[in-house]
Amino acid sequence: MRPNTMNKYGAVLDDFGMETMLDKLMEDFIRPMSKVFFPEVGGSTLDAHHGFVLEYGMDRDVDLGFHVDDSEVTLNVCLGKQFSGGELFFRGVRCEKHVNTETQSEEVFDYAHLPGRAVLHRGRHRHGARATISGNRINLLLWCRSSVFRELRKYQKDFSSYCTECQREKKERQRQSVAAIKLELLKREGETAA
Ligand SMILES: O=C(O)CCC(=O)C(=O)O
Ligand SMILES: [Fe+2]
Repeated sequence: MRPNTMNKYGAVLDDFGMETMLDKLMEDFIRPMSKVFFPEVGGSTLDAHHGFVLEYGMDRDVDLGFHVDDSEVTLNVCLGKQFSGGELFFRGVRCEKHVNTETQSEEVFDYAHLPGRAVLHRGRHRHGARATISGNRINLLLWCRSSVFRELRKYQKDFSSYCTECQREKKERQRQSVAAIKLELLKREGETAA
């Protein structure tokens, strides 16, 4: 089975009897951290996962296109070995409706993964991986999900707690209504003075 819909080279770890170990990793390590850092995307209620390894290189998958994960929180561990290239690029957190909207300059974040290091990010944080230029890059991914968050999301209309485009739109609406109130007050003042 392919590890995800985007990569060809890799393996699903749950198929190799690692499900219990990964459950423990999520419960003892990822959930407590996500509770603190990502409470707005169900970080404290993570209860399912999809774990896999990926392998990049000239004779493997070369790069990975811009995407969001089917997860609330993703753990990405660089297992090595020796490689150049393969940097991760992040471009802002988005809800489903805004997933294809423009990136703001402050959202540009590039990260060069090092063997033995791990990155924990929201699944809705748009990202991709640049081409691995030489060697082989091997990564462990754990997509962590929250069934409570997914159920609540069906009834939610405002995603400004995590989507930066929703936040921008909300601020713009507030700015416009303040401007409209100011104009109205100025008009009234003018009428009273006349
Ligand atoms: O290649 C990487 O490090 C990123 C992998 C990734 O984003 C994913 O599998 O969802
Ligand atoms: Fe991803």
